[in-house]
Amino acid sequence: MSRSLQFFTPSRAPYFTLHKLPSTSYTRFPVINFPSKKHYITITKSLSSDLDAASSQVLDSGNGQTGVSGVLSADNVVAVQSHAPSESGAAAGIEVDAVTEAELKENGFRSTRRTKLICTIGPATCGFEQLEALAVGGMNVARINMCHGTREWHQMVIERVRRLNEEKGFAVAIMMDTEGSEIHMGDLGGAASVKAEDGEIWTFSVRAFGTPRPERTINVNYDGFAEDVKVGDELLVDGGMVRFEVIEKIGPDVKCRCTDPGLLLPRANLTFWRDGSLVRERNAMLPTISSKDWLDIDFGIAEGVDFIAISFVKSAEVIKHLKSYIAARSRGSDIAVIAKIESIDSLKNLEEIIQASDGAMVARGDLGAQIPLEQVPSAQQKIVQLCRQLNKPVIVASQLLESMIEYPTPTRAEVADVSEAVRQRADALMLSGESAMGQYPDKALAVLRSVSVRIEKWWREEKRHEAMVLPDVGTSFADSISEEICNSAAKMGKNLWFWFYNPCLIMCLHKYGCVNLYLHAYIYPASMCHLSSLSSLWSKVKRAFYILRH
Ligand SMILES: Nc1ncnc2c1ncn2[C@@H]1O[C@H](COP(=O)(O)OP(=O)(O)O)[C@@H](O)[C@H]1O
Ligand SMILES: C=C(OP(=O)(O)O)C(=O)O
Ligand SMILES: [K+]
Ligand SMILES: [Mg+2]
Repeated sequence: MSRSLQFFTPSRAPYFTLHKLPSTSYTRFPVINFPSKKHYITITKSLSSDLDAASSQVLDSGNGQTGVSGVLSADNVVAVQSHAPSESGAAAGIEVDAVTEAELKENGFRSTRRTKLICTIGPATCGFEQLEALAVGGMNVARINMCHGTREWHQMVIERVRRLNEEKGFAVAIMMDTEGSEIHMGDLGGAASVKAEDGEIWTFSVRAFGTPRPERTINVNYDGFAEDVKVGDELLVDGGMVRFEVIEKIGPDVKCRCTDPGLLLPRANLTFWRDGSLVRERNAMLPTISSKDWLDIDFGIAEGVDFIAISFVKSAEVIKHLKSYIAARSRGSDIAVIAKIESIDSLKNLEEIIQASDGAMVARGDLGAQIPLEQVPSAQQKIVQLCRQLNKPVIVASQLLESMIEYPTPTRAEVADVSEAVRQRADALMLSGESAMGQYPDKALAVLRSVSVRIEKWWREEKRHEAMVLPDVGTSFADSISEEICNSAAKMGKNLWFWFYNPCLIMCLHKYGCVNLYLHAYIYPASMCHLSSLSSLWSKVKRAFYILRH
């Protein structure tokens, strides 16, 4: 099963991301000790890849003549190449141990970009060629949002992604995102969008309207809607993209006046506010996983998706319940459960929710509709930090490049937002409308990729990463010793050459049983095992850990 977000657990070896990169030019590094003479690893520099001069080398494969010849999967995917030493290479290079193909395979090593990229698949990207273009562009995870489309449609997308992986050697994971018990509008009778003008009177109703849908009517999916709203309430569509004021209630119908005009999109999210506060009332009593969600989850399990993201999580219980449900339904399955943090309730129970989950998503779209917008950045920072401390992958989602739904270039503010998420060391960034129904999905992905690579490099070179405050995890004396060593090793890696040595240290520690949660959380839960090779440091450190362990 493909998996692209990184999960480091003591029992599971690191697993890294695959993707396809056209190669263009080479830099050579001399390599020692493999098998018995000097070898060189060729580092491929690629134009449209995560590579730039130092930050993102990928080992290129298969000159087919000497030494290691393995191509790991598809033709122009990365692999290992070994050469006889050359004068110039030996003079200019850094000494590292050669990496075997088997080691690379074990780590699924492809790219050094540590920030993983998730694309929501929609009408703009569901074709096989479109999916392939995204995979080439660096998509690590394809997300299907069960809020939209039919199960048959989603199944078709899954089948295409799988085919892409099998036939072309990618390893794009699949994330299924549940609809959840949110209040949202109906699907506008097939229209892509409808404009609501200032001052217009619209009817929101739990009644299902026939086709053609009467003008200025909106179906609402929540039965208690008309009872819960009051005259004077504000009705926000998509967190405020369009705003209405409730002026009258007539049975199941709620008449509203448009106060902020804008485009209504099918199935857009609805929230209502009273005296400046979000009204939750009976909606808050709805189950996190609706009966439709359970059917979708059965579908996801049957399809063997890699991740199930749960919308509007309120507590850890629902996550635990789902995890045992998945375990009972699919023995040996490693479907990971991602908690979407997008409600006030989820913020209240943040730590226990994250602890119970395999990862979290900062779902800023709905979060921004539930808490004041100016509080979203600090909430994001807190969630990302907590996830790192608890060693859980974290995704930052929604509106990263919103303007690119319509325009081929992002705003400077969007680039700054993406940079900040990378700087916070979020494990993954997610595109929503930009890739699902935007006009420039490939360009949006390219922006995420280039900004991620650039910011990662910048922070690495400047050694700007602040030390993380982590809880003690060792319970026994032996664990505490490991923990102290891990700490020191991590510190050493940071002080010496963060970018290169840390991954080597992780591998040493991992191999010799000294890896614990602490170290993983300290360094890179998101995977950045550079070169996958074992540096000359390896032999020294390995001896230390060998002694310690035996
Ligand atoms: N499977 C799909 N079929 C049709 N449209 C989709 C699909 N997935 C996403 N979209 C479109 O892309 C937009 C952005 O996707 P997303 O952020 O996942 O959903 P939402 O806007 O409901 O939170 C949606 O509002 C919808 O217009
Ligand atoms: C990612 C989110 O969830 P969805 O797109 O499913 O509403 C969000 O609300 O930001
Ligand atoms: K959803
Ligand atoms: Mg949401």
